[in-house]
Amino acid sequence: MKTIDSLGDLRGKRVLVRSDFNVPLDGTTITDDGRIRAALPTLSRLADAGARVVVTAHLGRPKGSPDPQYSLAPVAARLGELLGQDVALAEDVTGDSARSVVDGLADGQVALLENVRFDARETSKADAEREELARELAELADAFVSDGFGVVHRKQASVYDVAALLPAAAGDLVLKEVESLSRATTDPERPYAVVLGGSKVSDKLGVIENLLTKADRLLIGGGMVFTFLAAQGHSVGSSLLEADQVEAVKGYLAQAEQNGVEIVLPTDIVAADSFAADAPHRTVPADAIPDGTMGLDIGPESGALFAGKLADAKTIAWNGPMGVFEFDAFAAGTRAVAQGIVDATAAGAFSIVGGGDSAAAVRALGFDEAGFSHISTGGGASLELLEGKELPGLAVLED
Ligand SMILES: Nc1ncnc2c1ncn2[C@@H]1O[C@H](COP(=O)(O)OP(=O)(O)O)[C@@H](O)[C@H]1O
Ligand SMILES: O=C(OP(=O)(O)O)[C@H](O)COP(=O)(O)O
Repeated sequence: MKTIDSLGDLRGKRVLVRSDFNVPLDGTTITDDGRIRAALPTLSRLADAGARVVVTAHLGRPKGSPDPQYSLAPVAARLGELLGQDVALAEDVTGDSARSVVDGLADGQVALLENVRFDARETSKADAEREELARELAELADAFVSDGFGVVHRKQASVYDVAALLPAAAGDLVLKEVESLSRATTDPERPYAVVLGGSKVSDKLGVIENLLTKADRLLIGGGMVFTFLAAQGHSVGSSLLEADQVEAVKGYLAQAEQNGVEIVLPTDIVAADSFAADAPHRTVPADAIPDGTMGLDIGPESGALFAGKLADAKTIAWNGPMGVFEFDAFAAGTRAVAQGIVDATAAGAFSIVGGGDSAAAVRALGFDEAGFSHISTGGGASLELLEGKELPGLAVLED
């Protein structure tokens, strides 16, 4: 991939950087700033080189128009603290405010454009719409650096289309991620175990088909579980369920058996009366989730089962918390899996934890990051790399 060095002397040049600042928020408080910290090497390097740095990023999944709860204002403030300079936030993506903020930049200064997903063209399926936004973004800059690893699997205007319009390069985070993950993509040491959880179920069920040709064991937890339990004919109460994926999951289960891949499902579930930190809850067998309750964590028996399935693994990839770890009552499954991975890593396994929330969970639960071989800022992106897909946001940066 092209590197920042290939862009030549950047003093006085406007450099558009795509970062992934999709951080967890509690109101306007950032609860984990890992993704902002991960962006600092590239941003500092560009600023130190005298570039005028214009950062574009998304936060959450707003519906294609401005929505204050998804404003990047908290990110601009935190980024400013970490960089040791004020970071101006444009009020729009490519409008008057963006142009005036960019025009006001001095060499070495960093500014942030408002949430790029406030513009519906960013995520449009229509090439012409995305390209139009990409042209507007490109007008704000002389070069483009792609450094939002967590979003390089998205064919979106600020990730994919803009790279064709400006001299473009991969940032240091993207290079580091691809290099670290390559150890699991090229000839992983076996047994190779993949742990999947989280809440982006429809996005991530799709990776399973390819993983069934790569991994030896698939451990399923988090919001993923219920589509599997439904595929086995069990009722899942009001748990997260992708009803239209149940047939596909039946196919995965059959394929796994054919390929000799072990799919490990939880045997017990912590079922709650509602989605709340203090919701009444109890541990139930996974095949007997009572109507009117929702599974918010894997149970203790499953935590031990999963840790056991990780103990002898030599390569481990984990994306997606095992439960709603943000609430103490539903964090035990995620803790058990994290501990299992730390123990396996100490015994010689190569381990990758990927995803904004998974990485945040590891830190929030007090684990030392050094206990894992690589903590990736991308969940979906790292999974798609591991399944062997070509990622649009990386393909456009190829030399
Ligand atoms: N059983 C569950 N029901 C609902 N949400 C869940 C469940 N298990 C995990 N989650 C949620 O999944 C979210 C993270 O999912 P995801 O975005 O897919 O992970 P990552 O950001 O690590 O890629 C967390 O906020 C967590 O609360
Ligand atoms: O949080 C992200 O991905 P992840 O949850 O898979 O780690 C990225 O910012 C991508 O966000 P998106 O899945 O809304 O495109």
